[in-house]
Amino acid sequence: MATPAVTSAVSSDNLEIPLIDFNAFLTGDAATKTSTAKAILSGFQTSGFIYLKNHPIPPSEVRQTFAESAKFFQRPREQKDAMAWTTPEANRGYSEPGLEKVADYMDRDDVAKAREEEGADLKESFEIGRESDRDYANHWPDQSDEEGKRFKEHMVHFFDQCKEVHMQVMRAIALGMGLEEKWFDPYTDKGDCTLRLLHYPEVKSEVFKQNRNQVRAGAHSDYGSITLLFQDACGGLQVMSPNGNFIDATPIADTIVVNAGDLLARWANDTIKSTKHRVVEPPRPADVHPSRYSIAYFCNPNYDKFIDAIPGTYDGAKGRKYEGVNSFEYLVQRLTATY
Ligand SMILES: O=C(O)CCC(=O)C(=O)O
Ligand SMILES: [Fe+2]
Repeated sequence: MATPAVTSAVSSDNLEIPLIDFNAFLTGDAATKTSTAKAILSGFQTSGFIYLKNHPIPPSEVRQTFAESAKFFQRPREQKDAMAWTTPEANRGYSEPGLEKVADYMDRDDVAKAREEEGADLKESFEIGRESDRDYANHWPDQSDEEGKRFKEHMVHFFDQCKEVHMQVMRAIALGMGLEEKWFDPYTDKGDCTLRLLHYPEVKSEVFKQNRNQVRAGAHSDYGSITLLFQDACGGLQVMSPNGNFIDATPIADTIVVNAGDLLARWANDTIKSTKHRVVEPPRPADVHPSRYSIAYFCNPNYDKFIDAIPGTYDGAKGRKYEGVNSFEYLVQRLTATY
């Protein structure tokens, strides 16, 4: 018998995260395509998270991105500081450990309070935006040396591959909702997204013992439409269950964890969930936990788009829970509260 397109990645405490064979959507016959699309949508409606296997980005590409990322973070601090993150509008560049506090707050005071309780996030990151954006330039390492050139070339290429996956996942959501498959294409074709390389430095297990609330990345939901997350084998990512407990989202090799963000939840009139998640001490006991790397590709609707309830997600004008909002303005407002 053929393996089913949908199995389970996480099933605990009422948190059900499906593991979906994305190839069944991309190349299956009409019936398989539709049933897989429905399973993808259903994952976003119930837990807000899915895992995709057999996705179109080759494992070797993902490995190379991790390798380039590790080399990048090994650069001396002054080189990284020369590429520093500047403004929420640009949202590009290097953030030193402790700078950003991802949290589910709209308000700066609340972010500051979380920073005191959970400790600063134990991570550094590097953000890359659409390279062809005429308003904002990416911050690249020195392009006169080979290593800097290779890094840029690879990241621009990887960005494009993620952009394709974004378009395809949104097509699955459209089909699952009973819309025309390409309904979201005019919202995804620009690729106004952010590729974020993340490094959680080696950390003593003591640190987590001294402060029971210490985390590697604080609880938050993502801001945009969907996030493609590539994680290494360390573990530590947790997703909030419907009962309000954090459950391990254990790494599965060669999969992408995809979660819905706040703007998609709003767009879908809350028929889709943007679920809180965080990164904590890895589950495997150790005196010193090694560095953890992850790669997040934050997908957004094209920045110039007006985001108003998706047809079919509400009954008449009364059922509409939110005002329409411009994609860029919404995202900048959320980023402004975090940094
Ligand atoms: O590093 C991870 O696994 C998660 C990162 C994350 O949730 C984020 O950057 O929004
Ligand atoms: Fe996140």
